[in-house]
Amino acid sequence: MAKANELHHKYPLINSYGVIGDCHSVVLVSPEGSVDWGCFPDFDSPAIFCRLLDAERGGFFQLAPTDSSLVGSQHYLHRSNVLQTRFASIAGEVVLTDFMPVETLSAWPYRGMDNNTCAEKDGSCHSLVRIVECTHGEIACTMKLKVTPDYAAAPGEVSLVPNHLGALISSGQQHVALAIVGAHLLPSFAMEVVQEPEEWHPTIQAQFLLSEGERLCFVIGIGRTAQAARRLLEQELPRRNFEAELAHTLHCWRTWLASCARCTYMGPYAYWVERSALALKLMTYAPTGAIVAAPTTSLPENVGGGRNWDYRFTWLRDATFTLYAFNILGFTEEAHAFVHWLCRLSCADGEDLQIMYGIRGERELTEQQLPHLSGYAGSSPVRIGNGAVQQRQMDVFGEVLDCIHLYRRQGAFERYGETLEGPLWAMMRSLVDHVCTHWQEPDNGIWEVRGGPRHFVYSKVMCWVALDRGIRAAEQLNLEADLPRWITIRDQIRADILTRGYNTRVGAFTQSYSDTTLDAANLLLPLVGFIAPDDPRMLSTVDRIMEKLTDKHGFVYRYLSEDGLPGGEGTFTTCTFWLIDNLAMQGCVDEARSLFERLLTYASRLGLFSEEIDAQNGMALGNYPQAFTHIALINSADNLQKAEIRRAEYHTDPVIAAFHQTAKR
Ligand SMILES: OC[C@H]1O[C@H](O[C@H]2O[C@H](CO)[C@@H](O)[C@H](O)[C@H]2O)[C@H](O)[C@@H](O)[C@@H]1O
Repeated sequence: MAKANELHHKYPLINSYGVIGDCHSVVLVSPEGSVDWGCFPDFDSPAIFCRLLDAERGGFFQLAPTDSSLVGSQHYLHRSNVLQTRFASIAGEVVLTDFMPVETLSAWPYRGMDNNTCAEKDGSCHSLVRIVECTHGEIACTMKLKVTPDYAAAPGEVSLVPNHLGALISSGQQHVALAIVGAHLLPSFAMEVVQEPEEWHPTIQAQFLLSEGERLCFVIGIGRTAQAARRLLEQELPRRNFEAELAHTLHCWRTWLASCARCTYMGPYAYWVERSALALKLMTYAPTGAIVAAPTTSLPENVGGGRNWDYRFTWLRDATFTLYAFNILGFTEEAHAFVHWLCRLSCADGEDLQIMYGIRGERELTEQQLPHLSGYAGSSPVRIGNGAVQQRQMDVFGEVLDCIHLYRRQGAFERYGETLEGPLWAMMRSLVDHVCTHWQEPDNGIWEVRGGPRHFVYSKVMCWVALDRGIRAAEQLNLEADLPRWITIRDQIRADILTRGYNTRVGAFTQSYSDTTLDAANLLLPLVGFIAPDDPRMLSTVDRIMEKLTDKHGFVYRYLSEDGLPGGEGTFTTCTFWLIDNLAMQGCVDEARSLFERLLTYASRLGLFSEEIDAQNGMALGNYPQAFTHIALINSADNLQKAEIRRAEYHTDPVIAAFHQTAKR
């Protein structure tokens, strides 16, 4: 127990981190001013900062008062992903401003899949900027930088550049420049390289005293070669105006937020919705339009356990769900970019479609373990790549077709002067045809279980969605399709699910056919239009889930059945939001709102969520921040608002009230 406590002490809580990014990658910043996770220049580049996954060996970049008892408090600058950490004591106050500069937040949909972030010919690009400023008094500060290339597997060679200009850290593949702007003006500034005997990587340490009004700017840049990093440090970075870049970056985030076409969400949770939208935008990959499920790997679903996965890829499911959320808020550019990404995937037909891809459309995402990293609070193995890429998950067909359906309904084709006819319709048709041929086969399901294929109910429902959306497009746009066959199969699937997917003894739609276990994925059935929210079968499914699949707070587990993996996990926050949606759609608005507000108290101070919540101690679990959760938050805020409006109409409009009374009878 003592050992476990000691271990936990070395690892900040997962959701204590602030997150900043530039739509190419992100870094996680602790309230102690330490960047403990960072992959450069892209989400899927090898991490150079990974103290989050190994407190001893992993790299970090800390800027904070030398007195380590001063813990910072973090907030985002208004309507942005620019983070400030404030350290205050009787002696004074320093404010650390962290951001990754962006030139634009408009998606770039027409670039090739082989594109990456390297803007310059020599591969130098993208930076992390940290400005530390004393706002009053006087405070001694320390900077510690330990760069650990290739997830701390490669050694790094450090050299300091004279006149406190900065430092260079080079390894085989990754070359890092640290530029320090303003150090020559501070007489107290001193920098050295410290090599502890038991450490593999040296640490660069700088000490300086900041008085009121003084500031220093530290910038990390990446080059593809050592020469590129040197050029960055000696020529490019010193010439840049980081104050102006901060102002521009703030402007970009705020303009992006203001750009949503309809901004339909005006309810009481606007702050949460806005933060979720900003978090989702951080997960988009500007060069190709891809969207990652989360920007981290191996944050555990159970501290000390082995359910640790790499989420820095594009799942068709997670990405299309992200677009639903953006659609609710009226953002369309991201959908435009993603639909183009989809069209550029090298996929001949449905057989060829994978459930997930790399951010540039890569098909190979081989799962490997990194045994040299001990994992977050001892949660090993640390994994990179993801074996789920090989799985068959039939729901993705429904999700992709529903995404294109929504895109069409949004008027996006007209807005961008495009049409569904042609290659996109050919792809949709081949996906629908694939579902027609394969819907009766078992798969691994939405949760990517590793216990072998089954007839998952949610997968069958999404096969129904695939056909339904295909039929609607063909009928409404008069497109070429084998409509009689599609309609017959759609109705066959529905009948099959209602007969074999609903267990009358249990009183619920179950996880799979001939099964008695519950699955929170079935909360999506009314949300995708498969069944009415007040259908008795759905009402009883929701009741069973509330009785048997929740913890003491009413938060929902995905399932509690065997899944082929050892160990357990926390409640799955997305599923709790889906329960809120169901309650709201059933008209149980007060219950839905109270669950929603209880769940919000488990967000980080910055309004961010990871994937799961530990049922025992309320700690955040899993990768962070997770797109799935923020998507679901936006949907639930919207569903609650709609439910409130319906209820108000019901109470104030006698005609509607009379209609509801008649319908109930
Ligand atoms: O539960 C085991 C599986 O966990 C991960 O999958 C989960 O994350 C995906 C990305 O957000 C999501 O699409 C999926 O629905 C979740 O179950 C992991 O990626 C899998 O490899 C693992 O088998």
